[in-house]
Amino acid sequence: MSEHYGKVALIGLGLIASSMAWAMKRAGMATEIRGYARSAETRETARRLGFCDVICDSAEDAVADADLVVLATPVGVMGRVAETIAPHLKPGATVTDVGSVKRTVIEEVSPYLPETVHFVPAHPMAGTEHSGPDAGFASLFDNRWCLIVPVENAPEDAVARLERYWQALGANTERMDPEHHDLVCAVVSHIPHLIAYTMVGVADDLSRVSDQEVIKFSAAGFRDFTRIAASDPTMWRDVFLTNKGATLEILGRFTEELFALQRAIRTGDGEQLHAYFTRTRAIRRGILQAGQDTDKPDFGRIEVKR
Ligand SMILES: NC(=O)c1ccc[n+]([C@@H]2O[C@H](COP(=O)([O-])OP(=O)(O)OC[C@H]3O[C@@H](n4cnc5c(N)ncnc54)[C@H](O)[C@@H]3O)[C@@H](O)[C@H]2O)c1
Ligand SMILES: O=C(O)C(=O)C[C@]1(C(=O)O)C=C[C@@H](O)C=C1
Repeated sequence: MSEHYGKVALIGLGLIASSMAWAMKRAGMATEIRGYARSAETRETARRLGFCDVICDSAEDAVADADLVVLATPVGVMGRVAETIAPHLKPGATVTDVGSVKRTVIEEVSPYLPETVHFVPAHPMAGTEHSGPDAGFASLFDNRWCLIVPVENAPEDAVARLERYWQALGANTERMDPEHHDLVCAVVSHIPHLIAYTMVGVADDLSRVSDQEVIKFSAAGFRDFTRIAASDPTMWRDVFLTNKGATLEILGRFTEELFALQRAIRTGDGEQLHAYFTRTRAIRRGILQAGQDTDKPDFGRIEVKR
């Protein structure tokens, strides 16, 4: 049916897994999609929605005979899931994950996997603030990046096959090493989420003394900026606990910049504020080209760019 994988097992049936299943169905890619989630309610919803051919009541049943096994749970439980499924994996199968953090997932999953399977971690840079099996849709990955993070000594054909698989789901792929992945994601995804969550907390705190005015009058800026603060708390708790090093590093840089701006406001340094906003607006608009600018953005200086 396809050059990709015959039988695919999805472990965890939320936004990402259900979107993968819908995208596979759209592309006619798998002979059979089997799914498992920990909660009976999620499994029931998935059965009703019909994005899997079979919903199993155990992870072991889901992975038996699968050519591709996708770990699509919160990152904090992926090691335990790997331990559970390991004895039931088909020799020659590829195991992948979609976790937002890579170094810790590799460290926690790899030790359990038998040498007869290939582990090829991946991370689609696509999502929404919604979660659960009914949040998925087939076009989620269209024209978005999927980062492929091969472990040491991963066979080239297994890695290339997973790349072709993600491309068939609609994504563009790029390979990255785990440390660089975790630093890039801390900058472009993890810390922005932390700041959005914090801003909502601050607004809520203020609203108690101003009769809900902050919420009531929040216009597009607040709404756009804090959309991602509606994201799943379990997922984001696990991201920060498993990407401690990179998120603390970027948070440190962020607070330094914030303190500099705070000082500029306090001292009335309009020139500094204007210069800062001019520079960052230019970056945001993509005017500064990598390699051509002499005044690189701060994340250039901390070597997020190779
Ligand atoms: N949401 C995003 O924007 C996004 C984007 C890219 C990658 N990711 C990553 O993808 C993964 C899944 O995220 P999501 O948004 O689909 O989450 P989700 O909350 O929508 O779904 C998670 C699923 O995992 C299941 N689950 C939890 N613990 C389990 C266990 N022990 N065994 C089996 N199933 C279990 C839940 O029942 C649920 O079905 C996470 O690792 C996340 O970091 C998320
Ligand atoms: O668009 C959103 O709602 C997302 O939060 C998606 C987003 C991101 O930060 O870009 C969130 C986490 C992922 O690991 C990848 C993508």
